[in-house]
Amino acid sequence: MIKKCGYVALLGRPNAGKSTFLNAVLGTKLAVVSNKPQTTRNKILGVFTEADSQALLLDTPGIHKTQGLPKMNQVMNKVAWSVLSDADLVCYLIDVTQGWSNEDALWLESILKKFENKLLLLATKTDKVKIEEVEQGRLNILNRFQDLFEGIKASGELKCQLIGDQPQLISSKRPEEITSIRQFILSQMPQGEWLYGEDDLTDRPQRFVCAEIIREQIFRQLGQELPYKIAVVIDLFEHKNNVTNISATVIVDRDSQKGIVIGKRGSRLKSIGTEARISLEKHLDKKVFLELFVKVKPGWTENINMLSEFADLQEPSDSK
Ligand SMILES: Nc1nc2c(ncn2[C@@H]2O[C@H](COP(=O)(O)OP(=O)(O)OP(=O)(O)O)[C@@H](O)[C@H]2O)c(=O)[nH]1
Repeated sequence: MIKKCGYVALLGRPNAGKSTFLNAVLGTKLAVVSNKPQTTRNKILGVFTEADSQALLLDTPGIHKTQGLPKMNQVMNKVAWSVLSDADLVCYLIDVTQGWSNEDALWLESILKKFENKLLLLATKTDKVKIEEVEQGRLNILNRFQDLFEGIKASGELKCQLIGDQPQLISSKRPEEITSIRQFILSQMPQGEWLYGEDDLTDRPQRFVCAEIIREQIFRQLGQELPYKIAVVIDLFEHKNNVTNISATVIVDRDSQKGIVIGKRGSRLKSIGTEARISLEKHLDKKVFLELFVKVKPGWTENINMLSEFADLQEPSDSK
């Protein structure tokens, strides 16, 4: 049997729906999702294998302008861009409810000029708008994209190869659409030996995914600004007598944030812990005992060593 295997980078602005798309393609929850932008902090590899083909999907932090934001945001952007060097296919996601933006133009210009492989535009969240508005949204994105594409082509700087309908309309909430886009993605993979086993789901250790599940609850339960200053570190992870014992520390940037995370008489931390435990039990398919602690590490989002220690974020050397 001739095998196929390739990397698929999921890129787009924060909140475009990349993690939800990854989970839908894999048919299981791997990447964390919230309605706040920049939930994804690191690249996450999801492995999808079917018949002779393996697609290695890389979910990335949403690409965003980082002026005035902590060092962490610059590293997040670099991590997102770094996946281009490995990718055989880039899926660039645009939320159809938000439409095309100047930032999409900026990021896509870079991709069209630098990326020497296949590009597919996906217009996401089509279930959120009326049918007649979906077509309008598609045309708006298409027209703006074509202007950009033709301009770059005319200047002789085009490197990328477009595939499929541009943009392809999808909703991660509609399994039948995900099935057909998944088949399309698999069909675009180059010939090559599989890099992961048939049953592998990710390259990330179980501890990483569990820390992300706890962080997801923090993102969901706290207000607008605070979650960006928070990391989760797993201190203990052991299976004993059919129970998984997990002890984790929630890292915050300042004393005042510690109080917010803990809440009145511990109520917020208790609620985060309860929801996270339910989610962890579903993910691990085991009973979970979860303990959470909160620690202050001033300035961690600005410090490259602490970014690596608490968020497993390292600055890639070969990114722009
Ligand atoms: N109705 C609907 N909601 C969606 C769809 N895709 C994503 N969402 C929602 O959009 C929000 C953002 O989705 P994410 O998957 O976290 O977006 P992301 O691009 O990974 O975001 P970042 O982590 O900021 O990069 C969440 O509330 C999702 O539930 C979709 O196809 N339909």
